[in-house]
Amino acid sequence: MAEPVLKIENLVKRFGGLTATDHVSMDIRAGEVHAVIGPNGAGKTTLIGQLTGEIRPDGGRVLFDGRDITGLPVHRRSAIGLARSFQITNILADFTALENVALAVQAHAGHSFRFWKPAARDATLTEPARAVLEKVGLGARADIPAASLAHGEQRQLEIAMALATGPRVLLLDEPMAGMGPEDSQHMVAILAGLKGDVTILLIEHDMDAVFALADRITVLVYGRAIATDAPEAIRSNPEVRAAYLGEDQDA
Ligand SMILES: Nc1ncnc2c1ncn2[C@@H]1O[C@H](COP(=O)(O)OP(=O)(O)OP(=O)(O)O)[C@@H](O)[C@H]1O
Repeated sequence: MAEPVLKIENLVKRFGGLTATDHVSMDIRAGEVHAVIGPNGAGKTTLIGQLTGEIRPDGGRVLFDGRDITGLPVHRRSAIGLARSFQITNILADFTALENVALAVQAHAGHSFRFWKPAARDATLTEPARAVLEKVGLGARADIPAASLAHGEQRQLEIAMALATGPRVLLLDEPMAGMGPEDSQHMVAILAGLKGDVTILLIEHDMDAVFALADRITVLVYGRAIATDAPEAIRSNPEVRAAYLGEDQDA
């Protein structure tokens, strides 16, 4: 069995009297799409926040490639290859899709001396940026200002900006949120196309998307990981069905 690229050990996060992450342990294997599902308030966003470094755990550890990164700040995690998908709010509306991705490449490279040269004309930035836009299906939209992209395309651009940093692990917090069925299916196809290139930890309410993409699924309920297994096994797990899947999935 391959070594996990990301290992979560006994993670605990409390908000006052509420234990939002309750001794969660998970192994994310290199190359897999690992989904985390659970009802509203189960602690999915809190968990991802502890992986990106935005939320500091009260206990437990996060290991990336065997290295303890529990205390590492956000930017250092992204520098070592753990990237969170950008949110639409990070997109610069007046800049083209290509410029946005080129700036993400530049920010990751961290060479401030490049600032004198516009990112959009620097081939060392635009070439990788174009390649990433192709990967997410935005190759033909590279020169369109971000503000003029459709909502679904802006979500594709978020993924492109995260991929621009060349991550080994991509953390995706509800990439299908607010999408209609057509855009969701398109996003599933894009994420399926990334399989093998990058390890993906996916938090998503859209169960069709989760079951189409995930190699393994962890189910969180009240902060606890009650099961981690292959999709078929999760679907038929009685505890999971009782806690979650059997219920009306309104989200
Ligand atoms: N900063 C905070 N302060 C206090 N309580 C919080 C805070 N952040 C989250 N919580 C609580 O922790 C629990 C887990 O919340 P979290 O947002 O992680 O769940 P979730 O599974 O992502 O939910 P959803 O599916 O609705 O996004 C909830 O009860 C929430 O109210």
